Amino acid sequence: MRILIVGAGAVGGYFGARLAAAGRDVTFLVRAGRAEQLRRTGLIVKSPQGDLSIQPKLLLAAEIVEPFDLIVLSTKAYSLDAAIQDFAPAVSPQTMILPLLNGMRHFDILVARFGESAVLGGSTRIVSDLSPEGHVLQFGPWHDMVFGERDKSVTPGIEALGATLQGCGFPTMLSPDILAALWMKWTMLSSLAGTTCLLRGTIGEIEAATGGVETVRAIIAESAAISAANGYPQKPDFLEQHTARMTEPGSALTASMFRDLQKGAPVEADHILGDFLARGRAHGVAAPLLEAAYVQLSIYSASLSQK
Ligand SMILES: NC(=O)C1=CN([C@@H]2O[C@H](COP(=O)(O)OP(=O)(O)OC[C@H]3O[C@@H](n4cnc5c(N)ncnc54)[C@H](OP(=O)(O)O)[C@@H]3O)[C@@H](O)[C@H]2O)C=CC1
Ligand SMILES: CC(C)(CO)C(=O)C(=O)O
Repeated sequence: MRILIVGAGAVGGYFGARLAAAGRDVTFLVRAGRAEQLRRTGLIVKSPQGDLSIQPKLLLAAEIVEPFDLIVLSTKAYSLDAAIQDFAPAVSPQTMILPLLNGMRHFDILVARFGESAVLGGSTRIVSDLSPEGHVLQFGPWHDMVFGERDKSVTPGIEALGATLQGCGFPTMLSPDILAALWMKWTMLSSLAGTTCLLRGTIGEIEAATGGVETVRAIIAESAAISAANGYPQKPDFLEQHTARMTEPGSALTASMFRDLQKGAPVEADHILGDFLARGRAHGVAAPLLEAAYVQLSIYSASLSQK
């Protein structure tokens, strides 16, 4: 299976490097700046699951001459439209597109461009970042990937994908209901991103503050209500585990959106929180704390665009 990873950042760089190191046929679609950096340093991953250093196969958009079997999409949501223009020449009627972006709105955009059957569902739990030198830094135990056909069918393509991803040093799961898995991830992420961006701290810092735990619990309840109103009630054991993680004393856990905020970088607020809230509002669900997080992030994004 010829694999094109679109974006060699914190997520694409991590999984692409693991796949390449396990002998899979991986090429990264990159832009000029990242290409220059990767040619100079190689692709270096620092991870508690084992460090890696590979010489990645790189392509610029203008160099695409033939389609790939699998396209793994790992740009930020705000880069999606431009990325679609760039990788479109790599898509044939047989190509599978596996987006790993957080949120759900990208499915409408990808389906409108490439058709229902080309677009798989996919998601990852990982805490990773790029260092100033462009190394991928992965933290903590999470580095898993879940995927599936959005209509729950088990096609030869999805089975081939499962076989290709297996044995590459990270846990994978072919989900029987990928939309449910995506809603679970979105509920988890919206509450983590909403909490850390609104309260401006790590989970440990928030837990230690007076009223922190109560605020976390209220934000989780808002997120769960939005998911339930959209037909995806979250299981009590997931909510219990998630609440325990979100209130763990001393925890350094943050959302990638909070880390972007701290760096003064663009954030995926519209794609992740704005869309989540809109889907709650459509069902009459009030979520004042998540709304406050989103308003604050919108003001931040507007201030960035004026710079
Ligand atoms: N980081 C994390 O912990 C997690 C992130 N996610 C989600 O994964 C997605 C990706 O996030 P993340 O990896 O952190 O983001 P990064 O910013 O680290 O990586 C995105 C990469 O996409 C590249 N890119 C953008 N446009 C193009 C293009 N047209 N062609 C080629 N490359 C392009 C950027 O390259 P350039 O250098 O050229 O800008 C950048 O390296 C997001 O939706 C995020 O929410 C999900 C789980 C965890
Ligand atoms: C919730 C988490 C950490 C899990 O992957 C994530 O997706 C993010 O921070 O963007």
